[in-house]
Amino acid sequence: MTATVDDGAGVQLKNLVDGRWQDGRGEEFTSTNPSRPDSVVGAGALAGQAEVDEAVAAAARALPGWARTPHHERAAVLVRAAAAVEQSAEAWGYELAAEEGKTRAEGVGEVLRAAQILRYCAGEADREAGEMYSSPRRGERVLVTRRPLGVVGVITPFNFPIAIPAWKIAPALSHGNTVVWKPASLVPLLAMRLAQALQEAGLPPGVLNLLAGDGATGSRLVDHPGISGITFTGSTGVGRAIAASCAARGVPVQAEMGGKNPAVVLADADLGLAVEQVLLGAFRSTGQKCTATSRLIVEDGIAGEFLAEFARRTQSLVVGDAVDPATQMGPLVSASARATVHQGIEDAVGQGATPLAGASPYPGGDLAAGYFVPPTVLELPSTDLAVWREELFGPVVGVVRARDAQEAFALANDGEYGLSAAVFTNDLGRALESVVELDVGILHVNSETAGADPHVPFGGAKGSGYGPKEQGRASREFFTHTTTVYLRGGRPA
Ligand SMILES: NC(=O)C1=CN([C@@H]2O[C@H](COP(=O)(O)OP(=O)(O)OC[C@H]3O[C@@H](n4cnc5c(N)ncnc54)[C@H](OP(=O)(O)O)[C@@H]3O)[C@@H](O)[C@H]2O)C=CC1
Ligand SMILES: O=C(O)CCC(=O)C(=O)O
Repeated sequence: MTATVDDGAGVQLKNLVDGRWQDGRGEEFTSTNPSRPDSVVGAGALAGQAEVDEAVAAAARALPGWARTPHHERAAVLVRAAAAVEQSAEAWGYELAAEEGKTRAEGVGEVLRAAQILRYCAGEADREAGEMYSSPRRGERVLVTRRPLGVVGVITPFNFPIAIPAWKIAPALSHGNTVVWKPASLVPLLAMRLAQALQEAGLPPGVLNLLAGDGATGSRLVDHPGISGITFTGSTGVGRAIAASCAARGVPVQAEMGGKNPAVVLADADLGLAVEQVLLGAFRSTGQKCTATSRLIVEDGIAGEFLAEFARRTQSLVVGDAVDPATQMGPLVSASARATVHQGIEDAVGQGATPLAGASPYPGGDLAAGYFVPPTVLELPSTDLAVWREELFGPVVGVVRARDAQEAFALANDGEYGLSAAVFTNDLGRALESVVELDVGILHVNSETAGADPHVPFGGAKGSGYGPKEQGRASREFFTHTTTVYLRGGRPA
C-alpha cells in the first residue's frame, strides 16, 4: 500500500540523481505537519557532499545533449509534466497543506499555478529566440543568439514549495540548462512530487537532480566548482551570503529575498474593497509570503472607520487545521517561526504598540498544540519599531496613520526592502503618482500586495532582490547568456 501523509510514518523521501531515485546517505530527517506537529509527513535522509558531487557531475554530463535538444522537444516535456501536475492538484494540494500549513484551497491553487508556469515556460519554444541587427559593413549581419548558462543550482524556500521551484526549474530546463535542486528541508515531499512529474514526463537522466538537504547541503551546492549559476529564493541574510560567495568566484546569481510590503489606503479609496484585499494580503498563507502585507498606512480621514472594520474582519477569520476545508488561516510552518512571531508581537507591545486584533498566544487546545498564531493587527506609536522595519514572516500587520498621500508614499518607501506594495485609491492622479513615487518591484493598485502572473517579471527592488528578475521573458536574462555573432558569408556585396 502507498504511504500517505496521514498514516503516521510519512511518505518515504528519495533523492533523484542521474535519473535514479535513491535514499539519502546523510542524517535521517522528517517533515512534520505544522497543524498537528506529532504527525510525520515525509521521512528520509539528507544528501551529503558525495551526493552533491554526484548530482553536479550527472548534470554536467547531461548538459551538452539537453542544450542541443530542440527547444520544442524540451517544451514537450514541460507540457507533459504540466498535465501530470494538474491532474494531481487535489492530492498534492492536500499534501502541501499538511506539510507547509497554508490552507488546502491555497495548496490546490499553488499546485495548479505550478502547472500554469510549466506551460508558460514551454511556450518559450515558440517565442523569438534571438535578434538580428544590420551591420555597418557590407556583406555582414549581426546576430544575437542565446546559450544556456550551464549547470544551475536551484535553492528554494519553504513557503511556496511547488510554485517557486516551478518558476525556477521550468525556465532553466526550457532554455537548455541542467539543474541540481535543493528544496527547503521543511517541505521535501512537494519537491519530490514536482521532480517525479518532470522525470516521468521524459527528462533524460541527469537533466534534473533533486537533493533533500539542509543549509549545509545548500552551501555545498553554492560552493561547488561545477555550478555555472545559482538561483535562490529565501531570506535576505542567506541570499546575501550566497551572492557574496558567488561573486567571489564570478558565478552569476539571482536572489529573491525578503519583503516588508506596505498597503496604502487613501481617503478616497473604496473601503470595502480595501479591507477585503488587505485581509488577503496580510493573512493568506498565514502571512508567510515574501509579498505579504505587513505594513499598513491609512490616511487620517478614514483611519478610524477603516481600522474598526479591518480589525473586526481579522478577528472573525477561522483559524484551524490547514487541511480542514472550513479553515481560512492555517498555522505557521514551524515551532521556531511561531516563537519568532510571538516574540516580535510581544516586543512591539512592550514598545507601545496597541493590539487592534489578535496578539495573545492561544492558551490551549489544538491551536496551542499546533504552530498557530492569531491574525494580529498592531497600531504603532512610531515607525522605529522592529515590527515596522524587520520581516517577521507571519500574520502580523503594523499600522500607522498618514496626514496625506504624500506622507503615505514616503512612509511606504521608508525601509530597506522594496518587493511589493499596494495602493488603494479611486483617484487616477494619485494612482499614477504612486507608480512614480514607490520604489518597489511589484505595485498593485486596488489589489493586495501578493500575487504574480507567470508572464511578467517578478522580483524586488532595494534589499529584496539581487540579480536579474524572475518569470516572464525576464527569466531568460538569468538562464541564458548572449553570443553576438558578426556573420559574413560569401563575397561582400
Ligand atoms: N522575494 C521572493 O521572491 C521571496 C522571498 N522569500 C523569502 O524567504 C524567506 C522564507 O523562506 P525560508 O525557507 O525560511 O528562507 P531561508 O533563507 O531560511 O532558506 C531558503 C533556502 O536556502 C537554504 N539555505 C539555508 N542556509 C543556506 C546556506 N547557508 N547556503 C545555501 N542555502 C541555504 C534553505 O535550506 P533549509 O530549508 O534546509 O534551511 C532553503 O532551501 C523569507 O525571508 C521570505 O521573504 C520567500 C519567497 C519568495
Ligand atoms: O505573491 C505571490 O503570489 C508569490 C510571491 C512569493 O513568491 C512569495 O510570497 O513567497
